[in-house]
Amino acid sequence: MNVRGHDMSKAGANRPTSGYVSEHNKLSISDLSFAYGKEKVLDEVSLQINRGEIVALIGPNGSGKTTLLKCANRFLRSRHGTIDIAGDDLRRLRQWQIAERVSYVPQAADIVYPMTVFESVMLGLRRSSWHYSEDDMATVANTLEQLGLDSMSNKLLTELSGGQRQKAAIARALVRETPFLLLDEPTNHLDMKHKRDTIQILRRHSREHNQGILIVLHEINLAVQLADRIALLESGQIVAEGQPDKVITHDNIHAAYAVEVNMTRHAGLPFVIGYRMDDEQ
Ligand SMILES: Nc1ncnc2c1ncn2[C@@H]1O[C@H](COP(=O)(O)OP(=O)(O)OP(=O)(O)O)[C@@H](O)[C@H]1O
Repeated sequence: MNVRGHDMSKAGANRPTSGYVSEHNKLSISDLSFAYGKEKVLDEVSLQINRGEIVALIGPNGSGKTTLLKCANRFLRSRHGTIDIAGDDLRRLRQWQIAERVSYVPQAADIVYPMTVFESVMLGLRRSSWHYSEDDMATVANTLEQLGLDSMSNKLLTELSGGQRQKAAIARALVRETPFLLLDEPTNHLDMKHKRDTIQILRRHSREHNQGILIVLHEINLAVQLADRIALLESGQIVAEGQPDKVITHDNIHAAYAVEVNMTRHAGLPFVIGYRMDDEQ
């Protein structure tokens, strides 16, 4: 599959998806369980994200995807299981140390402040003073351009559409250049072109900055095109995990989502081409 000269079939071909990876180059979730009160939402989840690799997390509504991302960022604290980031137990790290290692783009960037797009992305740079170098300004301008936001850099966040706001949140996370990036449905407000552009930017960013990305997606085909590995979460458990071919099968989708789908293959990858309706033979 060719997307503007980028051969998606080779996606991840030169990425480290197996073999030895140093502790310092991975975010490792082991036997993680989490409950909201008595409602158990994550049940002994184990998942590893290596630097330079993109892992898509898919699964039905309410299966625990957002909760998993929030635990990986210590927004939520789990007492069962461990999360190691770049070789250190998350529980031993202070919040600023976590922020140096992980960026998080939440599902809905509903809380917006009356600052310009440019200013909001500058904040992502996390400088200790208000002094920004020319390189800083160029990084922000370049990231905004890549995301097609350059023409609105002086607009207030409050004046943006849902999709534009979503892209501003992605830009803010990208300029931080942390080793790991957690994204919760970052493309759900984006049109087709901006989805395509965003996945290309994420791929490039992951490769150029050796960044490990864990991304929650509802669109299975987008996950197939973007990710080196896919993890399928169902009722708080990872029921399938691996390269798209291994995870995106008719049976796995039927078991997790309770829908029959039609599938095809393109450029060596599995794609869902539609749902089977109840009255279809
Ligand atoms: N703050 C909360 N308090 C209590 N229960 C919660 C809270 N947040 C989420 N839940 C419950 O935890 C379960 C998992 O929610 P979560 O948001 O992690 O799922 P998800 O897979 O991200 O869902 P979606 O695809 O709909 O975004 C759901 O049953 C939800 O109702």
